[in-house]
Amino acid sequence: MLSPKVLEDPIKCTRCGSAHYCTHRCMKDDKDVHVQSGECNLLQADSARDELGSLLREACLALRLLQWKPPQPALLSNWAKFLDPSSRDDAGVLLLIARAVAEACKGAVAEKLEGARGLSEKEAAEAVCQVFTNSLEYEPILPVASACAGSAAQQGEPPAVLYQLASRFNHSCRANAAYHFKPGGTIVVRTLVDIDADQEICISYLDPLQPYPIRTAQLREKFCFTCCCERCAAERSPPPPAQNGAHDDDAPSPPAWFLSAMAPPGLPDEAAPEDVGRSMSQIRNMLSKLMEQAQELFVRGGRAAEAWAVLEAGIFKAVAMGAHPFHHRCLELYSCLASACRVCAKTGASGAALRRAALYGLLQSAAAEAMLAVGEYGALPQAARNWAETGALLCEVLAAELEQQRRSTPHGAPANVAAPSHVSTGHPQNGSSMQHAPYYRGVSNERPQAHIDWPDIAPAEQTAQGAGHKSIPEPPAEFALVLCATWHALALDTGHDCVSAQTHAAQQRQRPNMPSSLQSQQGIEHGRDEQNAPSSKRQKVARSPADAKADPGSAGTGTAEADSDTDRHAAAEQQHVGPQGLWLDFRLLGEPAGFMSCQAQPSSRPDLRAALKAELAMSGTDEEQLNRLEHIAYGAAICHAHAAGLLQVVLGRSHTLTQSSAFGAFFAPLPYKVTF
Ligand SMILES: C[S@@+](CC[C@H](N)C(=O)[O-])C[C@H]1O[C@@H](n2cnc3c(N)ncnc32)[C@H](O)[C@@H]1O
Repeated sequence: MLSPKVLEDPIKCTRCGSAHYCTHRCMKDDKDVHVQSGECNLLQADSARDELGSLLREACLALRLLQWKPPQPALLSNWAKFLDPSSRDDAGVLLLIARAVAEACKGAVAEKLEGARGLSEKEAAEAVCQVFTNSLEYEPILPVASACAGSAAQQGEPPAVLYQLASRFNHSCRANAAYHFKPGGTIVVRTLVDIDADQEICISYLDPLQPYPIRTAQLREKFCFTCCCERCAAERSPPPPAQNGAHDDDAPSPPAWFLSAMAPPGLPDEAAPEDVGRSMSQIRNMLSKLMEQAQELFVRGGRAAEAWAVLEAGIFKAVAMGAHPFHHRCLELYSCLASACRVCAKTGASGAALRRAALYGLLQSAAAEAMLAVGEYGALPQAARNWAETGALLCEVLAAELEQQRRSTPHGAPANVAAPSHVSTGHPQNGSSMQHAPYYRGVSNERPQAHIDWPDIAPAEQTAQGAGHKSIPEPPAEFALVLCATWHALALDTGHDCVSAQTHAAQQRQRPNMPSSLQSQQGIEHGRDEQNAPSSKRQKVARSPADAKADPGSAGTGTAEADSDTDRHAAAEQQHVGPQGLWLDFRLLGEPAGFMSCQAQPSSRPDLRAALKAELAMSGTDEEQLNRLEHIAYGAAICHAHAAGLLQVVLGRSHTLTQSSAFGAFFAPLPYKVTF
């Protein structure tokens, strides 16, 4: 992804107008390679543009590769495989690129450009295959202050990059190293675990959350090889039958307790494997069709609101039929849904859109977390990215809620109320997808109003998109369970029991293998450590109206009837008050006190409250609204903290994934900072 500066205001090559640079200096440094390689000519040729489209990127990279100085040991090209028309439909396309590359070189020779050299089509084809075999997409995992497009990157397309050394790392689906890009495009490769002398260091070329068949297909299609890593070897041989028979042949294996909690509701526990298989393949087909619809509606058609409605209804149905919420196709759909919801929110649909986007972000994060929980440390970079994006989405939810509160007050926001000194709002300095998230950073006494990009939220009924979403069905209870599982996973390492949960699913389908913290037959359970739990853990449990509505079976009206904190707590315990976790749209209200305890920074809670109160000064916010905001803010802070902890491992500041690396982020210098 290009930095905002490059995207918004690129400096363009004066000859071709297509190569974008961040600075004039950068353009000057690149001029020789850009021109002498023939790239500048290629980018001026309309015919090449028409013929190659987005593949111009690869053609340019091949031209640059041919200019590498000093000449490097040849990169692997896999050209015989790539150009085999009997096994690859796109072999002809590669030849087309090769021809364009050869033509561009010829043009450079004709112009007598220094360093230009003619090239046969075969040589050009080999260079093109080297690009496909060895290039990476420049997608910074970290916020970057500035990044140079470096060359002829097309706007909107992530540049492809080749490195003399880093391009030689082999792939593993259980990678023991991860890479990230620094501003300007420097690549940094870090180990994720201790590595023995002579042990091979591998990175991952793909999303490790995908199941074996999908990974295999992607590697074959994109890189032309069959992976021989240990994880693929293990997953290639048939796995032992799942305890209850309910396993999907192309899904990663989640822990047994999770599977048993998620068994398709329509199937008896002792269902025959054929029945399970049939049911699963129906679900798979259904999810595939939904993905096609997503592509059509949202990716190609840009119809975000329709995509939201169709996909959400479809995915709820699939989950109700027994689809595992972490099914890889579900994950793809969450990603699409999160984007669609975010677009709806930006274009004026209700605030529910943003909350939904955050929910889908959470589900994706939960999936990555589940992979870590079963020891797939290769999922670390993906988990870090997911949590960071989820935290950013929650910041947007919070910003939207705050703004809505302000607008709904008779006087609007009071002009003379200053934010507390440790709170400021502004953009993170980055070029990632977080660029629109309002940020709270402890850096300034000033609120940089000009930089605030509050989402423009209008009441649902005022907008076309919103109108279509008046009756979004309640998500299935399994979703809430997944989120509770997420929080559980987050707290696993802490030595404190996490606040536990009660959901309809947990209530209705108790499974013997479920961990006690998720069984929660008695509603809120406090763990073995209760005596020592911090007092915040005994604070009142607030219930949202949505909670009360959605969970009428749970006795009483929760906090409304309790007089004091102690009474409320006792009442909550007795009355099986609903699920804990993050309060988003539906029955996910919670008291993240368990997480607070592991951050060991008790003062930040009152700080957060005070900060929110100051933000909302005089806006007539009642205690319950404040609770709601606080929970969202907490969610964002926890997600950011978690992401920052994971990133510490990815970035090599911490060696292994421990409690302190996962949660110590509140203390450590962060690559970005969220302080409430
Ligand atoms: C970027 S190159 C890696 C460096 C390459 N091995 C070399 O010697 O230059 C990627 C190519 O290495 C091979 N490769 C990498 N990881 C592999 C794996 N896990 N299993 C099989 N082949 C792999 C494939 O041919 C792939 O297209």
